[in-house]
Amino acid sequence: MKVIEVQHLEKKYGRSRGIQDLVFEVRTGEVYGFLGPNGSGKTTTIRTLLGMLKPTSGQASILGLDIKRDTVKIRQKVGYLPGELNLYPEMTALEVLRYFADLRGMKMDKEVHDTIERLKLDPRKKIRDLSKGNKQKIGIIQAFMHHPEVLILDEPTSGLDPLMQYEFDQIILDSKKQGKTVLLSSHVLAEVDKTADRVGILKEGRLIVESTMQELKSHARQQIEVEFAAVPPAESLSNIPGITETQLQGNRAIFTVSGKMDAFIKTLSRFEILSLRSMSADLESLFMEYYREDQHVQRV
Ligand SMILES: Nc1ncnc2c1ncn2[C@@H]1O[C@H](COP(=O)(O)OP(=O)(O)OP(=O)(O)O)[C@@H](O)[C@H]1O
Repeated sequence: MKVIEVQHLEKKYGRSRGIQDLVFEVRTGEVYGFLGPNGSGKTTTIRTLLGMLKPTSGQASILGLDIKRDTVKIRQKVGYLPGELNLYPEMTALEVLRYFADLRGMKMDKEVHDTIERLKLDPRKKIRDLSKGNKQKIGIIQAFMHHPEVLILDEPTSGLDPLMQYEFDQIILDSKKQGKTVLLSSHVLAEVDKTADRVGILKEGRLIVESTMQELKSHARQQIEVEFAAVPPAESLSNIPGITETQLQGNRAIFTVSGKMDAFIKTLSRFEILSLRSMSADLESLFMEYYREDQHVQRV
């Protein structure tokens, strides 16, 4: 089922573009990575979906509710983390969270306290004494607080350290297990790498690529270091489909693989191999290529 459905959505700020002809959907239980560089239109899309901005044209719905008509119901059902969170500086973290709970007519339950602990937030500290990352944790906790079916999170991990990014990923993966649907925006692919099922890449207000994470990774360049038992003849390692570069030094070689591994593995199987080490896929450079190139929507 389509939980978020966006049809030809457009938002103009006067004459300047915000988003143009945006079409995508997020299905039940899916984590959708909404990616794009600064100014590409992620926040505009999210704010339009939540009824904070009026679309210039097009339509969208969340859980079958119309974004223009049913804003109040949508806000009740969605957990939202804004890109910029304005909190009262003199309140403590706990007071702010209680305030969010009050707004929703609920008490802070055990799960909220567990998340406070999980994210290592000191609830007694005043907002004005909290770092950007710690303030961000409050935003994350309040978004999940009322156990929404749908989460729309605008740059949720900005300011979080790697340990907290890991905890955040676990929270998202737990939500996915519970069948929740998540739209997660980021300008860094690595931030959605562990959690997203699919990604959409925005550039200058338009969706230029939509892909499953798996498919995207299969396009990313990967480096594989191989140690052969004997020096292999260079010509037998040239022109292997999928290999874009080979650096051979003695009995060691570093292959840059792009796309399918099949031909490469079959070629290697003709040799005696002492060791093989795979270096992580260079997703970020793939992402940069998409940003740089002028492309029309690709759905892979
Ligand atoms: N209030 C506004 N008035 C005029 N133009 C705006 C306004 N808000 C955004 N824009 C423009 O709309 C485009 C999309 O901006 P948006 O903030 O949605 O991008 P973003 O992908 O969320 O970027 P960031 O990662 O920097 O938050 C940009 O060109 C921006 O300058």
